Amino acid sequence: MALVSISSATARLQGQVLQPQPKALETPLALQLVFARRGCSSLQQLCRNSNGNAHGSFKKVGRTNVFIHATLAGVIQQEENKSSKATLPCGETWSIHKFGGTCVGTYERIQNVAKIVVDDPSLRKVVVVSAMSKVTDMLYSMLEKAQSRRNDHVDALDLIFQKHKETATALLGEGDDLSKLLSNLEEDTHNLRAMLRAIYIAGHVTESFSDFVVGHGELWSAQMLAAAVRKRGLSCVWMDTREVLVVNPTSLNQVDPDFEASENKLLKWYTDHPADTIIATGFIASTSENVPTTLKRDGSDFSAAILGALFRAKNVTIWTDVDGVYSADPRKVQEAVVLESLSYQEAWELSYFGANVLHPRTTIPVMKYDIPVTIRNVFNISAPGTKICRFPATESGQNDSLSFRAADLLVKGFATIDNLALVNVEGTGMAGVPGTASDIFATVKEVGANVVMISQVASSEHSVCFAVPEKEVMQVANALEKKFRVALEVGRLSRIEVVHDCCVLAAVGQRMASTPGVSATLFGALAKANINVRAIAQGCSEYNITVVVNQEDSVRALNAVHSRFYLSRTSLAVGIIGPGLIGGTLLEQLREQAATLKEDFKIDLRVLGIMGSRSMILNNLGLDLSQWRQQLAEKGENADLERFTTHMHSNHSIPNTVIVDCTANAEVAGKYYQWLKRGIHIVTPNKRANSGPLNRYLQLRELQRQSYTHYFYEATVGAGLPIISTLRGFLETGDKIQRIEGIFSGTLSYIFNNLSEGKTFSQIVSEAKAAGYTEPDPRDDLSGLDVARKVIILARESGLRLELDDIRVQSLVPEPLQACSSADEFMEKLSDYDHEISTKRDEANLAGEVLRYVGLVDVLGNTGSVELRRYPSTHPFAQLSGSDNIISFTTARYQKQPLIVRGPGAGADVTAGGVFSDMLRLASYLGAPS
Ligand SMILES: NC(=O)C1=CN([C@@H]2O[C@H](COP(=O)(O)OP(=O)(O)OC[C@H]3O[C@@H](n4cnc5c(N)ncnc54)[C@H](O)[C@@H]3O)[C@@H](O)[C@H]2O)C=CC1
Ligand SMILES: N[C@@H](CC=O)C(=O)O
Ligand code: NA
Repeated sequence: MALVSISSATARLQGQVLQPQPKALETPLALQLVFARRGCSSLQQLCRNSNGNAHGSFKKVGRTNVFIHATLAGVIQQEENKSSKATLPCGETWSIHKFGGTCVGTYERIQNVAKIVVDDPSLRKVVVVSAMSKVTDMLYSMLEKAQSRRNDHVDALDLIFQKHKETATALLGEGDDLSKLLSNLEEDTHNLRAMLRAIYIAGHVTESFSDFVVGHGELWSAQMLAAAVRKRGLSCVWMDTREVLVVNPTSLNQVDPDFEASENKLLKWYTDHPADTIIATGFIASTSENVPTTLKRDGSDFSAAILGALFRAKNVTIWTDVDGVYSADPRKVQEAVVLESLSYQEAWELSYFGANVLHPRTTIPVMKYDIPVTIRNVFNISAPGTKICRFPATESGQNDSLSFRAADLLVKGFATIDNLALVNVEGTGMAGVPGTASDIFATVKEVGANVVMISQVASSEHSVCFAVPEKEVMQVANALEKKFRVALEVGRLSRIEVVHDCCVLAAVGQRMASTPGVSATLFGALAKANINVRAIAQGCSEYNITVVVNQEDSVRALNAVHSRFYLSRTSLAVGIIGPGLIGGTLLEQLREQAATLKEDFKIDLRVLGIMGSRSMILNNLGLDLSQWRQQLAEKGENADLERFTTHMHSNHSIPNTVIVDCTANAEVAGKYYQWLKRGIHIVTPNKRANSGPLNRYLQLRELQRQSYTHYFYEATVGAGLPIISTLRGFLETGDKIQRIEGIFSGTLSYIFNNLSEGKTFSQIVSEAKAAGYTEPDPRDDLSGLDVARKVIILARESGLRLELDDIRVQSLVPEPLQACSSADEFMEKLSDYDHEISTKRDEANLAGEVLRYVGLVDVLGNTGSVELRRYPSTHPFAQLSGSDNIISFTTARYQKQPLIVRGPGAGADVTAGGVFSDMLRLASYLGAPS
């Protein structure tokens, strides 16, 4: 089977297939010049167009070269004879500049342009200029008024006249140039007035009249710029390009340049106006019958490209108001960068997908001579701009015009086309039935809809899927239903489905589609951002990969792929709930580490929201982490969990979102399921979700395992100590857990480590609270509830199906204090019961033992418990200090000697550090370098 590929961008140009361009290194220079002069793009075409002696066949490859050279020698000779008569200085001495309307919008801007022209050190230059900004629109609107027989067309003309008169006067002050210019302006205006009067009377304007009138904007701006350049001391002439450029209309409201006729006219014009600096009008030209016309949309760029080809220029610079072509729309992707270079084909593709690059037809004339086009910013001339030229042609690593760095980048840019709908035509009857696809697209053409992309399941031919603008889709669907009514009735087609609210995302880059790994990375970046891909199309051209995603994901998808390819950076939008001790410390750690993470580890963490129990602050770009406390206090809005979630979810510029729950709150934990479902990742030290009702825990874990969304909670047990990850490691590697035993409470560890003769129980509880070890309500620690939660979390991780109530817990809260209404009241009254604990301690001491509050998960016995126990003073549990936790894992592999993890198990720094490290683990799962 043969693969037939028509370069989509080329085909789009004129609805016809062009021959491939001769490659620079394959075709001798003399031959290229012949191609160019004869308007040919291939040897075959040249032979067909040339005189009799160039006819021949190219069948035998071995002899072909000799034959072609022999038969074409005559042609080349003719060309050389012809060019020896030419008076146009050639040989790559010309630079072409093109300045758009905004570049010459005021007299100051025209002065700026004149300076750029004078400063260009090129030996010879042609400067193509558009009308002053808004002038072309004003001229069209004036015509419309005249045609509609509105008297105010006269005022409109006066306004345009006045604008140019004032600009010229401000620009030139006085002198012959100004007098000449004003006299031309007056004469033109006088003539226009007469023409408008005729249009007014007729109530109609023909296309050639209209083209003649609207071209005046360029005539005047070119004359003004020429005068401004002369005023700066550089001699120059201005060119009315209607005298030079000859174009023929095509069927698609476009025009094709007639290079041969234009070249002849140019040679004549240049004989009459020999000059090294020429200021030429953009946009306008003449037909072969000498009737004024325009080059239609993007006309001035096209003028510059055609003149570039006619002058065989060494370069063309398109001056505009942006620094160059961006890797993505900078309004949507904050980190979009200006591209150093693009191949002509890449520029075509990007412009098709809506990027503001050169229109494809503009590049055709310059491509023929390999003339590079640079897009530069007239308001920032220090920016080098983007160079559009031929892609490196050799396999050997030599490249002809792009830098290595640029060539190395397989994916150059990303763009989207928004507000599309997908049409999916499905049915087993489509398999092997020739013509179904052509019937479908003939029907689409009949309703005049614009097919943006097509994707066919080629192996089975069971479906054809294509995207059209949302506003055209119902018409398309109705027409298809009608056309395929019978096929649908008899079941040859099963359905015609419309998927609304889609957009197309294209990744553009030469050869990227044929490079292993590029598509995988693209789809991986989308999957990790939880973006569903609805359809895929990859052109044979290998210049782009196109995917269809939901419209609501458009900007997020753009950012996801852009950051993955362009910056190889993982960006995470972070929302923090509960900026108390742990949350606040985490924010501090994030602030200190953000720059290093970004620079050295390619991880960009942006805090877009902070919510406390009363107020919250939200931001789309990233909060200033040195100011958050003040902002929360002074500018915070009322806390609202729903709004907070929506804000985090609807952030479009950062592809991945994580909510970090630093509360001890059950209501917040109750939202995790919803968040995971919406693709929001979760990191938390809050034990509530995993120690709550068993079925909810199981649902949560199930959902998380099925999706690409992550849920990390290392800090729920042993704070920053690697407890959950150690346990996971056993399970994943096939070890069998038998028993987990240890001191899981930093608070209670601290209390019993410090319960010496000199200090009372209640004093030490207060110290633990002040040190940040306790739960927000210390009764949760003393009652054993906090340890019970950790026990249940570990039990469930180990596979036990237990509820919190199944854990036997020995509480240390004195019976009478269990009814206290607040934590403060509890702390106040606790000292009354100090003697109960000191008695127990003394009894243990007498026996050479210590008190330790321990938790136990007995996996084999399917139970869990929390109790106060006595251990010999030589036991490892007796050797702890501070808030140390110690956890011993007995497993099939660690049976004789359990694996022990020990270290501080509570406190702000270590806990926040544990949460932070979960966030980085998440970033790593999302693709950050490990
Ligand atoms: N302190 C420690 O050493 C460790 C704490 N943890 C856990 O970390 C979490 C936080 O503990 P701390 O920072 O010590 O407590 P904290 O009381 O200092 O901070 C909790 C914060 O959450 C806020 N909050 C409560 N309900 C909220 C709601 N519905 N919406 C928004 N904000 C709400 C509170 O206003 C407070 O600012 C708890 O779940 C705790 O179990 C885990 C391991 C160690
Ligand atoms: N209050 C807890 C904090 C960690 O989970 C403790 O004391 O261990
Ligand atoms: Na931990």
